[in-house]
This record gives sequence, C-alpha cells and structure tokens, in this order.
Amino acid sequence: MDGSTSDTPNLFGVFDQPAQLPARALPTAAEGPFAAVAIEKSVDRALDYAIPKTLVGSVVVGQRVRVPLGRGNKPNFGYVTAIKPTTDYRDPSKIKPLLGIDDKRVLIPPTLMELACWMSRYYIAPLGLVLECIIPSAVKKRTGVGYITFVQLAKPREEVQAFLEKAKAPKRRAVLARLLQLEPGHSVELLRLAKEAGVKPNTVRKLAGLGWISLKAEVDLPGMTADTLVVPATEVSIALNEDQQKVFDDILPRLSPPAGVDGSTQPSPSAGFSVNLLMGVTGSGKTEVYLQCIERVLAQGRQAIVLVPEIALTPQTARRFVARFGKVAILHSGLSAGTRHKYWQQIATGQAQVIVGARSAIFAPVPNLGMIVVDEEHESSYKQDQLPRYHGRDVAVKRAQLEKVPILLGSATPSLEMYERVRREATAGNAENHHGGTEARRATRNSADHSQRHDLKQIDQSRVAAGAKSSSVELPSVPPCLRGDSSSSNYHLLSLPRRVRGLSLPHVEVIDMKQEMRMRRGVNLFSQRLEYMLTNTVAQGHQAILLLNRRGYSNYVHCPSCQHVVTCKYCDKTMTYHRSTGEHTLSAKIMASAHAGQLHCHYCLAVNTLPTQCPECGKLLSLFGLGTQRVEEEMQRKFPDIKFARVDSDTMRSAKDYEELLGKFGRKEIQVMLGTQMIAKGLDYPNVTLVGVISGDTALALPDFRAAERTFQLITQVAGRAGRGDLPGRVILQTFLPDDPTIQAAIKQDYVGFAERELISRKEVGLPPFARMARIVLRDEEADKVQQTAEELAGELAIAAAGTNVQIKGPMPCAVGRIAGYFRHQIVLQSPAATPLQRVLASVRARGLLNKSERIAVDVNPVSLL
Ligand SMILES: Nc1ncnc2c1ncn2[C@@H]1O[C@H](COP(=O)(O)OP(=O)(O)OP(=O)(O)O)[C@@H](O)[C@H]1O
Ligand SMILES: [Zn+2]
Repeated sequence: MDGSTSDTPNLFGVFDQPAQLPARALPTAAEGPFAAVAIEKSVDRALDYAIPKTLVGSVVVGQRVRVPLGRGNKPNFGYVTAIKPTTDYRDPSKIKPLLGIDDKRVLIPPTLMELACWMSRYYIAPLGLVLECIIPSAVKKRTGVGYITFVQLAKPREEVQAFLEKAKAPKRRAVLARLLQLEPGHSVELLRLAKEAGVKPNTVRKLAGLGWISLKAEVDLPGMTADTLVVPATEVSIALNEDQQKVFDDILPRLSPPAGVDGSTQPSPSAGFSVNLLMGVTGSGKTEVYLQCIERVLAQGRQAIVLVPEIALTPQTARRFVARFGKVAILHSGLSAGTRHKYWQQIATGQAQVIVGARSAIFAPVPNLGMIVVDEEHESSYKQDQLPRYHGRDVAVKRAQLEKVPILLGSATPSLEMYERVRREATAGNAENHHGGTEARRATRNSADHSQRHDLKQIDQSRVAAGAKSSSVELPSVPPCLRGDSSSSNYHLLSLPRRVRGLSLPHVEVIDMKQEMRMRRGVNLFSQRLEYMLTNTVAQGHQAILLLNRRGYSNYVHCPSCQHVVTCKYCDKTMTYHRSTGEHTLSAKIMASAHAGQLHCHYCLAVNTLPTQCPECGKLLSLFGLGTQRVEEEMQRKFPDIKFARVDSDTMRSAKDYEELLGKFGRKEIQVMLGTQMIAKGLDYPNVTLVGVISGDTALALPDFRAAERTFQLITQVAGRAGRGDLPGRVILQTFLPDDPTIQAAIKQDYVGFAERELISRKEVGLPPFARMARIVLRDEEADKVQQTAEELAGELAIAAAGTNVQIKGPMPCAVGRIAGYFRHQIVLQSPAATPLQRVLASVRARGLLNKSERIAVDVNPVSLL
C-alpha cells in the first residue's frame, strides 16, 4: 500500500461537493502524482489518472472518486487503490485527469483495501466489483445523511466593516455584524446565524449570491452517529465449566493486544494472527466461549466481528450477543438503507463494539479489530454464489492474518477443509518447534480418555486442548521471527467433547425403512417407532423437531405406464409438485387429477400446472418422492390433535415470520416443528426431547463429492437440537441405507471417525482438501456453441498448465446440464497446491479470457458441483 495513506483525513471528514471538471475536452496531464483507480464496473484492472493540482493532497487511498472512462469520457465511479508519483503508461501525456472526489471519507481503510486486492486475485474477480461488494450501497449513496450548512465571511473583515458603516439594509447588516463577531476564519451554522440575527435563512443565503459569505454543507455527524445502538446489557457471564475453561485458558494468551495497545511494551509472544478451530459437540457451550473471549477483547478497547451463517435463522445466537454487550450492531438483511449507513458509520468510529452478521459482515470497517469469530464455520451459506464468489470464512481467516488478530472458528461438525488444515498445521508447528510432538501426543492421549465419543486414536491430537495438559502452550523459547511462516505454528485445534451441565448427547435410534415397508401396508412416511415416540413426547408435554430436507409435496411426477418423468422445460431437472394451500389429498400414491397445485422447478423457479395426464401416453400420473408438504399432510391425518408448524422457505417468507414462529415454539404454543435444514441450526430449546429425521438419505445421492459430508453435518446438527434441557434427548433416524458408513457415523455422532474415513477416501482420489479446485461454468442458449467455447477455453487452459501439476478436467456437461434454458458446460481445474492453480488462472485471466460475463463463471474453491 502507498505511504500516502498516513495523512488520510479523518474517516468521517466532510463529504466534498464533487469538484467538477467539464467532461469533454479533458486537458491531458502528464505530471504526477497519479491515482490508480479501480472502476466500479467490471474493468479487470486499476487505471491510472492524473490528480489535478487542486486535488493533490486531498485524494487518498480508499476514497470513491469520479473518473472519465472510454472514448466519450463518460464519468464513472471508482476507488483509489494507490497514489503514485509515476505511471507505467507508455504515453503519460494521454493520461486523463481525475474528475473529482465523490466522498471525502476513506470508504475502504488500508487493510480492507489489501483484503480486496487479495480477493480480486484469489477469486478471479475484478477489483472494482470486489470493492462494490465491500461497501454497502447505502453508504455509497449516503442514504439518510443529513447536512448542516455552515456560513463564513467570504471577504476581508475590513471590507465588511466598511460596508456595515454605510449599508442601509438592516437585515443584511445584522447577519454580517454577527459574522464579524466570530474569530477570524471561523464559521457558524446557518440556521443558528439566521435565528441570532433575527432573519430568515433565505436572507442569509442571498448574501452568498452577493459574494459576501460562503456556504459549506457538512454532514450532520452527530445525527448520524448518536443513536440507539447502546442497549443496556442485561446478561452476565456464565461461569465456564472445566472444559470451557481449558479452551479459554488456551486461547487467552493469543487474545492479548500487540505491544503498545494497552500501554504495555512487551508484545505477548502469542499475540497476533492465529487460527483456532473449536470443535465442540452440540450444546457444549461454544457460544459462551466466544462471548468470554470477546469480553476480553472489548476490555482492551478493541472490537470483534462475529459471523453467523444466516441471521434470520439464528436469532437466538444474535440476541445473546446483544444481551451480553449492549453496543452490538446486528447486520441483517431487514435493515433499512438509512440504518445500514448509520451502522456503518458507527462501526467505522468504533462506537459499535461487536458486529454480528452473515458473510458480508466480514467487511465491517472496524478501526481496531481484536478478534473474529466464525460460528458454524462448516456452513455452505458462507459461500457467495455470485461475483465475487468468495467464502466468508476463508476471507475471515485472511482478514485475521492481515490484521494480525486471532480468529476463532466453531462447529460441532467442522468442514473437512478446515479440520484437515488446522490439524496438519498444528502438528507441523508442533513438530517443528517442539521437538516434543510425540510427547505431547502421548500426554494428550492419556488424559483424553474421558471423551469417549471422540475416537481420538487415529488423529494426531497434539493440540487438542480440552482434556489435554495445556498441550498448545505457545513456545516462548522460540522467538517469533525464527518460527518461519506464521502458518506453521499458529493453528490450534481445541475441543469441547461434552455437553454442558453433564448433559449427554441424544441417543440416536436408526429405523430401516426397507424393513418398515415390508412390515406395513401402503406408504408410510412415519415409521411405527417414530409415530409412537411422537405421540409419547407430546403426551408428556415435551416438544419435537422433524427434519425433511426437501420442500414441496413430491419431487418426482412420474407415469407408471410409460415411465415418463415430468422435467422442467428449461432445465434438466425433475419438477417438484407443490400442493395449493388448503388442499387435501387422501392417499400418498394418488391420481394426479385429485390434486390441485403446481409444478415448480427449484433451479429456474419456473412454475407449471400439473398435467392431468401423462404428456407421453395419456395415462394417469403418480407422485413420488417426499417433500415437507407431504409429511405435513400425513401429520394432519395421523395426528389431528398435535399443534405443529411446517417451516420451509415456502411458509417462511420473511425473517419476521420465522422469529414469530420461534416465539410460539418457545412458549410451547407449537408442539412440533417440521421443516427443512432451516430448523437444523443453532436452536436451543430445552423442552425439545425428540428429533425425527424423516429421511436421512435425501442428500446422500447428490452427484457431489461433498454429499457424505453434508449428510453427516445435517444429521448431527439436527440431532443436536434434542435433549438440551434437563431431559434426555432421543433421535429417530429413518433411512433406506442403515449400513451406509456416513449414516453409521451420524448415528454415533462420531465426527472424528467420520472425518478420518472420509479424508482417507478424498486423499485416495485427490479431492479437496488434498487438492485445490476451481470450476469454470460456461453457458449458452445454444448447445453447440457452449461446447465449442468450452473446448477452446479448455485448450487455452491446457497450454497455460503445461509443465505444471494442474490438471484440467473437461469440458463436460454439468451435473445439471441445462438451467433456465442455458446449456451448461464445466471445466474443473485441480492441483495439489494452490499456487500453481492460481498461476494458471492468472495467466489466462491476463489475456482477457475470463472476463466477467453472463456466460462464464469462475468459482475458486467451489462448495457445490451441481
Ligand atoms: N458453563 C456453563 N454452565 C451452564 N450452562 C451453560 C454453560 N455454558 C453454556 N451454557 C448453556 O448451555 C446452552 C448451550 O450452549 P451453546 O448454545 O453455547 O452451545 P453450542 O455449543 O453453541 O451449541 P450448538 O452448536 O448445538 O448450537 C446455552 O443455553 C448456554 O446458556
Ligand atoms: Zn427449470
């Protein structure tokens, strides 16, 4: 970054009235300094502009500016990424001057600028687009900002004095006389001046037209920042239990501020960047550990950012932060533009101490970051599925590294990427620095015996903290500079192997649905066991959660005579039947004509009516496959007295709907919630004693190498909702594949066992986390054309990859070969290491072959391969 940022005006300086230069007939300016500007549009590089004399010193890195672009010199917005004395342009005389500063504030502080540049490189996204995504549009548009007009004399005091002596107009005299009372060079608010002079504001303004005074509009900062953010904290810390305390003590030294921040001169040897993966079973009190770590950081006058997968789905978690700290900004999608801007301003001034939000909260411009927490780090909703296709968790790790602060990642089911990396780096760090890795390992094993559920045999547990004898003590004898790359020793695996208050994990009972089908007549969505348990649970006044990870009624409309399956006209996907609300059907396998409802495509959102007969042979159609609507129907029929609610994106239109529903569930007005993965996350209701998984298999068959991982995570997470109060929890897991190893691991809630097995098979076939992957999806309305373009691009990639260990796979049609009328082909790049892969992509990008367009999407570290 350029040194010129050091004299950056206060982040909240006044907004400039944009300095205007005529757009046409731009003077050329060969002299420096120059500003490199990333245009908001998708120009894939920063362009140099000359800084006009009048603006030298005012233009700084991170500001939003106006620049001419293209032949017509059309004004465009962009962000200053660097100030430089010279330019690399071959003909500097052709360089255009910058038109003006749009906003005097530094919208992108230096570290965020660095982060943006990294994202642009890493995720193959134009820098301007990355910056666009970092700054909320309400901030750019300055929504809700009030202005105050200030008045100042524009002529020498003597001249004003002389004028006063002869002028007749009493009102003007009053105004000018008042201004003369000010200290030279000072200004006064227009409204106040008018009032004090006993004139109308307009009278004052007229004096500006006559040249006597100058007016200057300044942002009403007090109005912007003084607000309701401060809510009195109502909750006090809970005393940590032994496991939590061990984890906390382990992290504590890494939470200390760098030297000087708290007046100390000695830097703590472990302060700075560290990655801490907290592997804690469901209900083990991870959130309490986050809260107490954050408390420390706030006490040092620093701020914390907390990422949660989706605010709307985790209102309980968000509330706990507010209850504990008060000055918390919760960035949820329901904020008005004005509030969003206000929050941004409050964050930037350090008034908001804790920022809680979904992935984009990682861009909060906090002035003095102390730590980052990523809750449920395994969640795929951290990945953005449009440009820039970043992963919020990975960007968070990068930001922590740039800011030299610790990051705490928590999950009961860590992503294999994170787990493998932390385990590897922690071990490497230990082996390198300790020479005692094995010893530490032995010590860990001896004392880790209480964690029966975590089969620790196979992993190198050298850094699992809880239950271990402080195994991840930092290594004071080795000065930081000798530790080599920080990544070798800054990774820590921490664990909370037990639930709080001695509660046990719920018992999981597996029901083989094949057998169930043989035993009972007809199609039964609920096994006898689940029916029994449900009745029993409700009879005892307890509550239940039922999971079915598919919405709609039936995902498979099929003709039993000719085997025709109804697919979307625009996608290679079966249509899902959605019953109209209020409609009832009488049996699961029923004539289509008895149904009223529509066919929905979950890919392109197309909606059709359900055909009355098979379009191929004219016979009657059947409905196959489960959806939440169908389970709802069966609930109504079998348990007419149970008060239950269906929770999926069709019934929950807004965050408010969901909050209301959770409120009812909390007050026990609802006995059973039936829903998609929406209800699998973070819910903490002590009265829930039963969790039913209607079909454990829905995600297993997806053509994606993460299918097993997703299945394991989902089952374990939803199982974790049971038995969080004093009563033990039970889980009924229905499956057609009771012997599948993933289902087996899920039954035992054995994360380590699952992870180790899955990692071995990923390693064998060279899939992430043992390979870096990038996926390029091309699309076109014409099948031939997309194939041809894909082949050309694959050819170029192959040339760029020659002599490297980057494999180019494809082009091949995507698993979903057509979406919304577009044919889709993909090319997958894979390499054992990240760098060569990045190099290949960079070289092809530099030739303009990956430019942003509707027809090509580059996804680095994709989370889905459909
Ligand atoms: N030391 C403690 N003693 C007693 N109760 C605790 C303690 N720590 C946390 N709790 C309580 O236990 C419950 C579960 O804690 P928390 O929600 O933090 O678990 P978690 O690990 O984040 O769960 P999950 O991952 O399943 O969402 C909460 O109600 C919390 O208040
Ligand atoms: Zn479709």
